[in-house]
Amino acid sequence: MELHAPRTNVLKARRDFFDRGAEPEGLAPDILRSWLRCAERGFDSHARPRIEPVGSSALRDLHERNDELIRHSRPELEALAIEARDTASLVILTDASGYVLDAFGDPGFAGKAAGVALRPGAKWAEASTGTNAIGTALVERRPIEVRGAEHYFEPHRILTCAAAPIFDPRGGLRGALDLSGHAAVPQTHALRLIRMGVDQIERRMFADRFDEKNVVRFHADPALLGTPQEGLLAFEGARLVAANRYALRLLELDWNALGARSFGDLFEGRRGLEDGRLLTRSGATLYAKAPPRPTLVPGAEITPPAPHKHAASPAAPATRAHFDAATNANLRRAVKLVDGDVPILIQGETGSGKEMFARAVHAASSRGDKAFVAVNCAAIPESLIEAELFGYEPGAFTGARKSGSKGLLREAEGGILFLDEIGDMPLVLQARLLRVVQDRSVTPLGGGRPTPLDLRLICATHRDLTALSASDAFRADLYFRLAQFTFALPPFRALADTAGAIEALWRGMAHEGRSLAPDTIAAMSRHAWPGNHRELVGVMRAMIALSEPGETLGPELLPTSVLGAPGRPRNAPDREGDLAALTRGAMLAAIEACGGNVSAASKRLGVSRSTLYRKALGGRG
Ligand SMILES: Nc1ncnc2c1ncn2[C@@H]1O[C@H](COP(=O)(O)OP(=O)(O)OP(=O)(O)O)[C@@H](O)[C@H]1O
Repeated sequence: MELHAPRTNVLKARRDFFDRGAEPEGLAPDILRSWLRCAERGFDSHARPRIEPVGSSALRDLHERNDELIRHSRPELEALAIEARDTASLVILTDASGYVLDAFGDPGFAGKAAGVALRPGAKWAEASTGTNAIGTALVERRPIEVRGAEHYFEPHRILTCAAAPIFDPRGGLRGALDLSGHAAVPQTHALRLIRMGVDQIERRMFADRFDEKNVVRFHADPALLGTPQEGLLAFEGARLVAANRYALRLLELDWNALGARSFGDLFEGRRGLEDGRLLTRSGATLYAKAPPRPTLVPGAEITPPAPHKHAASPAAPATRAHFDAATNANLRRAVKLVDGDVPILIQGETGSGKEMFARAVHAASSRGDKAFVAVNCAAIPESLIEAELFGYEPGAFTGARKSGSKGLLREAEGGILFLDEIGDMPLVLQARLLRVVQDRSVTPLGGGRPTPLDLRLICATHRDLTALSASDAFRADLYFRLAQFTFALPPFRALADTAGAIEALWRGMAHEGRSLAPDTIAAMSRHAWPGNHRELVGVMRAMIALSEPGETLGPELLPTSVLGAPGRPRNAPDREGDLAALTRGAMLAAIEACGGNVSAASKRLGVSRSTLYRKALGGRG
């Protein structure tokens, strides 16, 4: 949960921000980000925004469209209405665009609140109503409290509000629950009550959508099984299709995992289900409640290759994999080869989707319900690769874990090992890997008996391995072992129909009704995308973060590097601009990774907060 530090002097922060154009010190980062977005929209903080509730027939439509949400929220609205009456406040349910669907509570406050249009049919999106708990929680996709003068518009200073977004089990944003009261009345537990309410609503949606026999319930603390804090996962066959936020947190996953992971990727066998324990692939023990009938997970048929079904991360909207026709045909061949135990090599520029391709092969292969272990050979320090890959016996070397380590090769037992950046594998280890591939067994460091291995191998590289092996930087014998069949993924700019690919990628993202204007698509398809799909998806995510659900996104939202100098030919990238876009992408990613905490992100990146505001969020710091 985002717990705000004690509020600093917000009035001083307002003076700094609105009168002096300076970065206000100590303001909660989510409030500051929201003020920056509002300022970017040209909002005048002294204005009274016009909030006209929709008419009764439009409100009826809204109710019909959000019937499932309203139904599941009813018990919470009723319970919180009692709390609201006692604390002179209102409990409010909105849809994902910020339209108030229902409001209950203190009639006295309701009268005043009506003066600021906190009533059914009014829209409290940040894009129209400035910083406010409902709209800002929907944009930030996390719980938030907005007190008094933290509201962007002066007339809203009479309010103190706490709101949390509501996600369905597929990661789709469905609405927000909010408790709003008078700023003069302390609302000490509002955010906690709201979060508890949202837990219950999300739990009810989960129970309603998924048959209990396909659901795994778990927690690290057995006492929390059966409570709203337990992790919930639902599987279709072996494929993970739904989760709650607690499950994602316990397994250190995000919504991208839906559709992309199988039971076997997450847990060891099905052993745990019998004795009430689950062993995660990272070695943690969780306490689980087995589904009533064992129809669930491993061994079930997996159909290719629809990962990321309704994926939408609170922090970062996810993408569904999209391959052009030629790559799709290659995907089908790759599945056959891997199933036939023929190692394949995937080549392609950085960001062209080599890992996405490998994961799709895994999901569609006969090992789709077994582990997919991805190892980035370039990311592991050279001194550690050997131990990481091959494992070690207890006490094999100084600093080794007492219990020894199984090693990543054995982690992939029964499944698929994906060796990314294989061109960066040090020569000495190439010899060991060759032995493993030939002997189909692995001997851990520090002795021990060789253990037979049953795994399929997919390797990838952005380097020219043929040239490397010709220059002796890569062992030719290993090259021929690994690259029995090579697939070259095209760079994005070389696709036959870039506009079509852009539209397909966009359709695969959780964009909540946003659309790309034709000019935007045209500008995007003119760009050379040196970072390939990764860069493109990064730009799309930034555009989603900077806009509101339902908006049509014009080219002005594109980074200047993508808009490019007029007449710049395709395939002739503006390196400086591209670098700026990549920098901004990396900054946004760091902010996401730090849960939206700009200070933490600036520490992690080693740049000042003001640089981060300016470059990543378009602020004026
Ligand atoms: N075919 C695709 N469909 C949808 N998104 C894609 C696709 N390929 C890549 N992406 C996006 O780009 C990101 C990077 O993809 P991936 O890691 O597969 O690239 P890579 O070629 O392995 O990169 P590197 O060489 O840097 O490891 C993904 O997380 C995804 O967001």
